[in-house]
Amino acid sequence: MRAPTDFQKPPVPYIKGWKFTAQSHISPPSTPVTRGCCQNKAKGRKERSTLNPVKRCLKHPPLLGKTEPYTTDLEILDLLRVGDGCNAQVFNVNILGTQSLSTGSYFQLAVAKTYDPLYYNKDEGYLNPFLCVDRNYTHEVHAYNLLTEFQGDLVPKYESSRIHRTVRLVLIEYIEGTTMLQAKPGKIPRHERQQIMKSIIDFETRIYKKIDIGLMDLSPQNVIIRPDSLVFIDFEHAVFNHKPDDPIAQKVDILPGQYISPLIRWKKKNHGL
Ligand SMILES: Nc1ncnc2c1ncn2[C@@H]1O[C@H](COP(=O)(O)OP(=O)(O)OP(=O)(O)O)[C@@H](O)[C@H]1O
Repeated sequence: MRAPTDFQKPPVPYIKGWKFTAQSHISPPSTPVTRGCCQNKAKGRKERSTLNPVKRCLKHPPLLGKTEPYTTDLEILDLLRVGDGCNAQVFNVNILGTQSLSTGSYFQLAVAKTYDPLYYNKDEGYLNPFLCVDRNYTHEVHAYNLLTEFQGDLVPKYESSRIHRTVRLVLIEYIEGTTMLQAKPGKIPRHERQQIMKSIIDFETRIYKKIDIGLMDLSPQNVIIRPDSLVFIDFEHAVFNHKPDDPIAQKVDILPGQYISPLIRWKKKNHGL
C-alpha cells in the first residue's frame, strides 16, 4: 500500500488567463445531512492509498442533476482562493459569451466557485472528498435559490449553476470589500463594530425564521464588509428546514425544528465571530 502523498496529481488548472466553457446545470436536491455523512469509511481510506486520485475522480462522478445545452465561455481573471487542499477553487471570471435561452441579465464579471474533488483533501482523508463536494455544491445552490429576495443586497446575486467537464461550479456576483477576517477591528469605531454584530445576528435570525436556513458556517471569512453594508457568502454548509436530517442530531439542542429567540441561541453558541 502506498501513502496517498505518493500519487502525483496534475497541477491545479485554475490559473489566470485560462479560458473554458461551462454548461448550464440543474443541481439535484440538497443532500441529507446526517451524522458522519461526509466521512471516509474504511473502503474510502483504502482506496485513497491504492488508487491514483484522477482515477478515483473518474470512479466517483458527482451527483447527476440535469445538464442543459446552454454554454458560457469564461476566462479566469484573478484567483481568490485556489490550490491543492482548498475546499473549493474560487476565482474571478470574465463572462466572454453565453449561448442561453434565458432572458435573465448576466453580469460581465463573476465569482466562480468550483467544487473540484481532485484538489479537495481536507483533514487528510478523514472526509470523503466526493461526498463533501456533492454536499457543498447542492447546499450552496439550494441556499441561493431560497435566498432570492436577499440577492444583490445581503447576499451576492446568483447567476447560475454550471458544469465544466465533470466538475460543478456556481457563478455569483463579485462583491468588492474586505472580509471581516481581514478587517482590523482596532480601526473600526466601537459603535460600528456593534452595528456589524447586530446586522449579522439580524440576518442569521431572519433567514432562520423566515426561510428555514440554518447557517452552520457563519464566520468572519464569510462576511464581506462594504462601506455601508455587509454581504454574506458561502452557504455550502447551510442546513434546511430548521434541522439536520439525522434523527440523533435532531435530539441535540442546536436545531430543534422550531423558532428560538436569537438572545437564547447566540448566548450559548460559538459562531466563531
Ligand atoms: N462573491 C464574492 N465576492 C468577493 N469575494 C468572494 C466572493 N465569494 C468568495 N470570495 C472570496 O473567496 C474566499 C473563499 O470563498 P468561499 O468562502 O465561498 O469558499 P470556501 O471554499 O467555502 O471557503 P472556506 O474554506 O473558508 O469555507 C472568501 O473568503 C472571499 O475572500
